[in-house]
Amino acid sequence: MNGRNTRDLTDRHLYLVLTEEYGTGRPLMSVAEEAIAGGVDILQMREKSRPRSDLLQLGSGLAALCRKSGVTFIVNDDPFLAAELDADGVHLGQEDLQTYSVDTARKIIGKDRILGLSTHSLEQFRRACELDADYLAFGPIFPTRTKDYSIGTGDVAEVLRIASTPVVLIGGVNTSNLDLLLSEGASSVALIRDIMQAEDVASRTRWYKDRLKKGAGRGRVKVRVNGREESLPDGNVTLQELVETRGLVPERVVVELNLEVIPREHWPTVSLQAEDSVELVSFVGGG
Ligand SMILES: Cc1ncc(COP(=O)(O)OP(=O)(O)O)c(N)n1
Ligand SMILES: Cc1ncsc1CCOP(=O)(O)O
Ligand SMILES: [Mg+2]
Repeated sequence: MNGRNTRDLTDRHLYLVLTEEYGTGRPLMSVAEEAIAGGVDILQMREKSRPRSDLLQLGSGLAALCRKSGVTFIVNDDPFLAAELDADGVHLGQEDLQTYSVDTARKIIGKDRILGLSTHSLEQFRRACELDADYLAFGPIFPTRTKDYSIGTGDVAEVLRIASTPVVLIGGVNTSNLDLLLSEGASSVALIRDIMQAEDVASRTRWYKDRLKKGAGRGRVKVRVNGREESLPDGNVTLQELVETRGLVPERVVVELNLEVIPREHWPTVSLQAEDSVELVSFVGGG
């Protein structure tokens, strides 16, 4: 129990969810070392199909590495494993809660360890605020290959407003959409691929760390989307991001900006400005 990180995650903003399956074939320990060199704050071991003996071996290596580096170490899904590894905490999703209620998980990990929960809607988030959790993850915000749906950024500002614990945004976060989250007021994100698949994990991690430190505070502009006035971050939202954050399938959408149809190949480079009017016309696939 010596030297465990505290349950207070207020100053921990960058969270890497280590999942070997989504990496580039490098051992997780090496990825973890590089992420730590780049300044990651929290590491999670999320290995779904390894035998327990492997998890114990990998987990004790990661736990020791994190401990000596002052990085918070979280185990996914299994509070018993978290306790056995003397990890800093456990992360449970909505399905995991059917196996371990928050109260049960808390009894297993004890009062000094972190308990993090996944939430996927504003309603679920509201309910989770009543539970004994140390942080709440909200997502998947953007499309991600890990989950078969995404919820967009529409509720992020409200979630951050009502939160009583740190909030970690997860799902499809990348270097192009991070500013969008920051401008909604986000201060913490969790990622798998955009760090694990980076050619240089330490530099990519450092990029996120610096950007998170600079933080929110950009201005917002009013634009009309399908006739409805919305407030979006100034100069940060591209047409590509707008389409993705609405959960639309790009191949089935026509985008009109100020009455002009914008070809799909230009969406990533066209940013919305004040007073812009966008029409997103979605077609249902035919057979
Ligand atoms: C930080 C963080 N947020 C969300 C999750 C997802 O947990 P869950 O919904 O249980 O899905 P799996 O990761 O277990 O497939 C997470 N692991 N970490
Ligand atoms: C585990 C998890 N839970 C919600 S989204 C997600 C995956 C995040 O991975 P990526 O950053 O690669 O989209
Ligand atoms: Mg889970």
